[in-house]
Amino acid sequence: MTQTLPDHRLIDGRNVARRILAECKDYTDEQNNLGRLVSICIGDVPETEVYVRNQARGAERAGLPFEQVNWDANITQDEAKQIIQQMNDDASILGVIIQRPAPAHINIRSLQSAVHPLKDVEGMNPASIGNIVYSDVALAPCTAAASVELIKETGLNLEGLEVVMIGHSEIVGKPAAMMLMAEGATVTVCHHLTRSVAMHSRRADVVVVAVGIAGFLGPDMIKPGAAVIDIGINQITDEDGNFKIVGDVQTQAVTEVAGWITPVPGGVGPVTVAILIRNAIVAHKRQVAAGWIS
Ligand SMILES: Nc1nc(=O)c2c([nH]1)NC[C@@H]1CN(c3ccc(C(=O)N[C@@H](CCC(=O)O)C(=O)O)cc3)C=[N+]21
Repeated sequence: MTQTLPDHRLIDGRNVARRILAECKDYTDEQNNLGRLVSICIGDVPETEVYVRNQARGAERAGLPFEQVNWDANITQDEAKQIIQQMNDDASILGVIIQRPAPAHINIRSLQSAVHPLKDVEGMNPASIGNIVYSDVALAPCTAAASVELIKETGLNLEGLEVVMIGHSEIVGKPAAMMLMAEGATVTVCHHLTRSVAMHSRRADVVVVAVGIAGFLGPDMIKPGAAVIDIGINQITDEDGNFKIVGDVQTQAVTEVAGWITPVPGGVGPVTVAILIRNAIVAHKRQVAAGWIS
């Protein structure tokens, strides 16, 4: 009989998420009358289904009230903004999440700016994003924060660590680069105009990939022993015609070279959700400190 050994190169995101949620539960156990987390979807957006379902599950495990709200795809910008403003003033609402993408006629950035910074549990308000530049990272974009959390999970000391961030999106690449700098890492950011991504990534102690291209990062693009954080969520059709979610990394091949690697699913996704819940706890503390709630 052959026995399979656990692969210690794989970083188990579900385990990290469990730990974060348990810490949140310790906090909520001490509170009474916690406001609820409101998660908004505008129109039918299949991309957000898994995310919202896992938000509900995470909130439950952390002992936070949760409400999913579905707005009609035809809601106007004005109506949407008005409801958000009412939510800002509603003491029974702890935090607000607006799922991306939204229908084309909705200006999602403007809506996210309308969420009060103290209720911005996704860290998407320009004020929250701007605070990251000042190394004030309490309410950071969840996926960016998740990548920092997973790098810490390797045990590597972030001070002076060479990190290459591939991708420079507003919600992942740019904030992640800022947060990694705040931790003392030397950060290189690559993007679609970078001449040779491999030239940069092969030098790195840690490679973080968020480009949205299935199998983008191959084994020849990393230094042996490097840590690889895979942020991609790409839907592909496998040989049998079934839908499958894969990351931006050729996981199997890269695992043979990497020192650590995050799988998809089971890597960044669950930690993203756990950070969202942790942000809600931070928001609660800040709302209490600001005298909004007692
Ligand atoms: N404003 C906004 N912020 C987002 O962060 C955002 C968004 N809109 N729209 C949709 C995408 C998608 N997304 C996911 C997060 C976690 C999982 C996740 O938990 N994935 C599990 C899947 C496990 C399962 O299948 O149940 C995993 O990777 O293991 C998936 C998808 C966040 N997004």
